Amino acid sequence: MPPGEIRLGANQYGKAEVRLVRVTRDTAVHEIEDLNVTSQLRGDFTTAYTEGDNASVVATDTQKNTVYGFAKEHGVGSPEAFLTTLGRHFVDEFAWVSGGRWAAEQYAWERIAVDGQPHDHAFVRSGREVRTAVVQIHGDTTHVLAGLQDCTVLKSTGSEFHGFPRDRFTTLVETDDRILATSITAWWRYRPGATDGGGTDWNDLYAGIRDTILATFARVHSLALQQTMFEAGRAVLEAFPAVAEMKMSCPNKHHFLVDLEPFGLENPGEVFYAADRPYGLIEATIEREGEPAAPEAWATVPGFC
Ligand SMILES: O=c1[nH]c(=O)c2[nH]c(=O)[nH]c2[nH]1
Repeated sequence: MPPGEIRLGANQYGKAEVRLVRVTRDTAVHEIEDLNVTSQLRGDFTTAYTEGDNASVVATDTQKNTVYGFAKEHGVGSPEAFLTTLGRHFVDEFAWVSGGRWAAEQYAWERIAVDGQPHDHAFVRSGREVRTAVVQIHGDTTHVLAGLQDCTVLKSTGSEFHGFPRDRFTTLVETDDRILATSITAWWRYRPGATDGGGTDWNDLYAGIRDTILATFARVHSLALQQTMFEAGRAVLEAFPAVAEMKMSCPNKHHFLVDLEPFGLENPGEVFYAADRPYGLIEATIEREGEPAAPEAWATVPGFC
């Protein structure tokens, strides 16, 4: 191709945000799984862009229907397993599909308690926290990323911040007792191969990793949000050998002590103003020495360093 000629670069396409609610009703005690699924294919689709030739374009409508068909035939089970089955289907069925990206958010529902008993088929959405997963297939390699977002946590003490450099623009007062609050977005990458074989209990892994992150937030006496985040990542990597690395993005949701002196009142850490912006934004990758990096696994997870 002569220099300067216009050509097609990287591309992917599919159906975004397929809202899927799967009810399992084998018994009177129903189960629900509530997901938002995105399917995107990569491969040899050049002529669709350059010539309008759709001979190889697996319609985005077909991709959406496959999500619903597979939910009926295979169930969901876990977002990681469902996305892997979906992705492998497209790669195995269509010779020109070499890979793609399959992503899901999962929303949690709890049973409503009636007279102290969990109801069989009535549910209440639990919290704003969202479970996330991305499966990326590149030929023979399958990368599984999992995570959570909008997981808002707060500790009312056990957090300090001091020892930072001061210049003429520094007004922040050092503190040995403050509120630490954040909304955790975390992604972790499972080691390729560590979770193969179909026997992986993705739901157990997710629950264990989530618990570890939250317990670390609670347990660690924080000297900075940075330190708390690193300790959460360290705890996950130490407890879960299947995890290759973890990325976190955490806004520091500042809570400022209100000055009550004009009203003749003391305020020993009791009344705060919860500011919504600006906020500190701390992002980090916590990784294992010697673990091969996988930049292609992260290529379509935006907003992380
Ligand atoms: O935990 C914190 N990390 C910072 O980097 C920072 N900067 C700041 O003003 N407050 C805080 N708190």
